[in-house]
Amino acid sequence: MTGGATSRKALVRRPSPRLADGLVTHIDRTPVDAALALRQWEVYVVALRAHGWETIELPPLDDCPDGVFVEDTMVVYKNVAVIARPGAEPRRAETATTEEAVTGLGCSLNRIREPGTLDGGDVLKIGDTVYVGRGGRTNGDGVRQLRAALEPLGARVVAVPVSKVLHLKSAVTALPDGTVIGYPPLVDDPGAFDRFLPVPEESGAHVVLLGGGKLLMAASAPRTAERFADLGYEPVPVDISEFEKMEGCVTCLSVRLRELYG
Ligand SMILES: NC(=O)NCCC[C@H](N)C(=O)O
Repeated sequence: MTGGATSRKALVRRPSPRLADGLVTHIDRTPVDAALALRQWEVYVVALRAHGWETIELPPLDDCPDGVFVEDTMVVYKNVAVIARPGAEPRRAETATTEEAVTGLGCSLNRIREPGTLDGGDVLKIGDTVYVGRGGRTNGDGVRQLRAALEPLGARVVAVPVSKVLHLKSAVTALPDGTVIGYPPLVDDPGAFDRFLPVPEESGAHVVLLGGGKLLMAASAPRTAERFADLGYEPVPVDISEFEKMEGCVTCLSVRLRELYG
């Protein structure tokens, strides 16, 4: 181990052929094209690689329709991976392979335990501030356990309400300068964040920070992409229509690991 080197690894999992059987909560179910989903996922993975991320593919879970939304299975802060306990019972089978993978990468492990529930999609890290959405998938005990796991490492864990969308990061993510972005009709409390910038499209609220000011975003938010370009960022659009039909967004298709020591 040579301490100090920052790695850029991203965990991904290819979509199940049964993607269409996944959960939908806040939107109407519409037909999903599993073959198109696979092609969109491949383009997403290529975009990560093209911007300097080493992608690590977790074992496929064809019997877990929502397994592609790998972000929900863990939270990584510094060198610690907190294995989630998904709020939706059918998704709990997804965490075992995630745990194996992060153990192999040298992370220290912690986990959310019963009666706590927590989905990784409810956790937004901005520097050492960790916002956690208390909503449909993450309960108060999950918040308490996350706080107990991360505060000794230097994090400030801030619980915020989530009632209008599936996960906190379905409502808000953050630009590289820490400004929280969100589509106002879907954000419970914009005042919970130090700086909040409204965006004009729902999926415009979701960005993956690729580094160097590049923002991986859904192609379905062109007006927001223009605004971000106007702020000096470089949007990298990907079409994820089939995942959006299952309430997914760009963030939930990968877990980015930035602070592992290799
Ligand atoms: N972090 C995320 O936004 N994950 C999306 C999960 C979608 C999946 N259909 C679910 O309901 O769990």
